[in-house]
Amino acid sequence: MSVRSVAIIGLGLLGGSIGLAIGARGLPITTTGWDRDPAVRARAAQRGLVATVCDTAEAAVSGADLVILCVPVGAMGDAARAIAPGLAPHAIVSDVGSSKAAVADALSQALPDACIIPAHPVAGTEQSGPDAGFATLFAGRWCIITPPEGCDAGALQALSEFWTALGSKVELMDAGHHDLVLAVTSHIPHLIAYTIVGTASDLEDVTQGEVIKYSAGGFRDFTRIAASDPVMWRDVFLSNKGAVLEMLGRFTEDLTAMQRAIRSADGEALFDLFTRTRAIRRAVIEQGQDDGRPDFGREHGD
Ligand SMILES: NC(=O)c1ccc[n+]([C@@H]2O[C@H](COP(=O)([O-])OP(=O)(O)OC[C@H]3O[C@@H](n4cnc5c(N)ncnc54)[C@H](O)[C@@H]3O)[C@@H](O)[C@H]2O)c1
Ligand SMILES: O=C(O)C(=O)C[C@]1(C(=O)O)C=C[C@@H](O)C=C1
Repeated sequence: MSVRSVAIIGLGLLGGSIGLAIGARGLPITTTGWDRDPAVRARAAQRGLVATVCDTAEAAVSGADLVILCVPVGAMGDAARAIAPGLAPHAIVSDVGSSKAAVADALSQALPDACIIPAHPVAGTEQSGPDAGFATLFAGRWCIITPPEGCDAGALQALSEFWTALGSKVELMDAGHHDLVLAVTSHIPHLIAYTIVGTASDLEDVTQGEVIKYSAGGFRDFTRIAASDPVMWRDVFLSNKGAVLEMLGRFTEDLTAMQRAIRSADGEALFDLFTRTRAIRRAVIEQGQDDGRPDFGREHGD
């Protein structure tokens, strides 16, 4: 089976980028879309994010081979219930949510008879909404698919081929493992950025505006991440609570060790850690996961 029609539910950064990527790559796939916000639907139609913006979820998914839910993870259940009446019996239902175990549960509860294959394109920016999407978002980026046990092999193959056609590198993973890995590589970095920017802003009274005024490279990079969508990230932390708390415990221990090294003037411990982390940065760049530009993505949000 190959995907010939895609319905995109949620026409923000991720949904818009999928629609634009299909169009820009000239794939033989028709696109429909729906968003619960009428203003987003109007803007999506203006920008041509999908070929047809529908007035209802039911109309958008009618006859579609693949339905991709591109809504905040806390809204996946609602979105799945909204598409239920129009879903074709052969349709694959997937998503792009940043956490996977909780989304898999929500989708299977809402659509017990559907072929559900959750996925997570590990690609994004701090921008959100219908103006944020761009066609090259997924090029060269990982898309992690978390097939449930007993998942239809043909449907999995079709979904993998779809993401490969958008330029992604596809990896299959167990949902629980995904959530642990992403807690470390994405969720906790965001939590740290939100926290440090919040702390600095709480200190504004003490520093009388100097935090913003003298904001140097390091803090500036944190502010980009901390500008990410509040609804999306609230939902990520609530839905991936277990893995985030587990990894946060480990992080807190390591932070305490750094605190101790500074207090006891243990320069060797500091130097050793900073040398190890510098090598990790180099490996990340060599593997093409970062183009070295701290503001990557900003120019795409036109
Ligand atoms: N932003 C990123 O960097 C990024 C990267 C990878 C995955 N994700 C995941 O992708 C999903 C979407 O994120 P985004 O950045 O595109 O968000 P976004 O805010 O840009 O777009 C989400 C859209 O969903 C709509 N929506 C909300 N609830 C809905 C519902 N019940 N039914 C229909 N539409 C609804 C909103 O109106 C909005 O237009 C999230 O689950 C997020 O975790 C985000
Ligand atoms: O580059 C960014 O701004 C992102 O935050 C993208 C990012 C990430 O942490 O890497 C954010 C959430 C996702 O689910 C996937 C990608």
